[in-house]
Amino acid sequence: MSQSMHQRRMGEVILDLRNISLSFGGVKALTDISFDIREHEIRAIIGPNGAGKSSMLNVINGVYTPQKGEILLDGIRFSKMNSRRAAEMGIARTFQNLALFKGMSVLDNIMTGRNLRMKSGILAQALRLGSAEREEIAHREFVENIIDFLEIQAHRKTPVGRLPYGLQKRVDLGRALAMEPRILLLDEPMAGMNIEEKQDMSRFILDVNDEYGTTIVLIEHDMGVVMDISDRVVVLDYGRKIGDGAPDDVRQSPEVIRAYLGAGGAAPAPAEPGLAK
Ligand SMILES: Nc1ncnc2c1ncn2[C@@H]1O[C@H](COP(=O)(O)OP(=O)(O)OP(=O)(O)O)[C@@H](O)[C@H]1O
Repeated sequence: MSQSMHQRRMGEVILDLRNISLSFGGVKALTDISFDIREHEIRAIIGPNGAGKSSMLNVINGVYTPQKGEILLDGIRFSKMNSRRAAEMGIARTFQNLALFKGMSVLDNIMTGRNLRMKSGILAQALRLGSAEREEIAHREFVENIIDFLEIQAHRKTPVGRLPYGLQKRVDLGRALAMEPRILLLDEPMAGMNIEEKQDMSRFILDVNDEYGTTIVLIEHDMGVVMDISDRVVVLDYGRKIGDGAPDDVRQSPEVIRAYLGAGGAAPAPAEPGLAK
């Protein structure tokens, strides 16, 4: 799919972050940050180490409560979002350091993502009573579809701890998808991956976005990947927003280049042609 086709599908603002400030004691993690997220887009948050990216993600899904600012979801204002409410409103996330159950199978790990959607209680499920049983079957089918989609059928019964890291990250994505999120937050989905695994993960992110229409917000250090798959990019530096726009605009911004060079890292690299939408 071409970039322009993709952008035409981008919808209304669904999440609007206004003047968010967050500090931990004397440390200002975020200072007066405003940006929005549009339906169906892939929105990246980038910046040097310690810039505030993870803090921003944790504000969006209600783990941290900002001291200042507000969050509007579908135009409804929240001064604070808690994790449960965020999940109920369709915000799911994956984790930088995998939080999977290593001894449990791929299938069971992804099933844990369905918990919020299950109506019958644990007891009814354990006793496999009537509607609970039907519900369980429907959920399993849903999970099997995710397993097919992520091409991990061969590993469905394997304990997650025995899988290579790249596949574990894919299971983590599967668990988040099992929540049927409207907005999916990905915390460094490519961290620790080799090039091939990164290309696979990029494809899956683009496919989730295209096929399920899921809005995606991601933090990622690999600039080639970010520039390649994102519709719009927010750049943070020392807790402040220093850039916001299309990948090409952000890449050319002198302030962004300065922040990356100043941090001793490489400036945002050109996109890899092989991954273009
Ligand atoms: N729970 C916390 N308690 C105290 N300080 C924190 C906490 N979380 C983050 N910080 C501080 O807030 C600032 C922003 O950190 P944050 O982890 O959000 O940055 P980041 O851009 O995600 O960094 P990295 O790329 O290294 O993961 C840093 O100075 C960090 O030390």
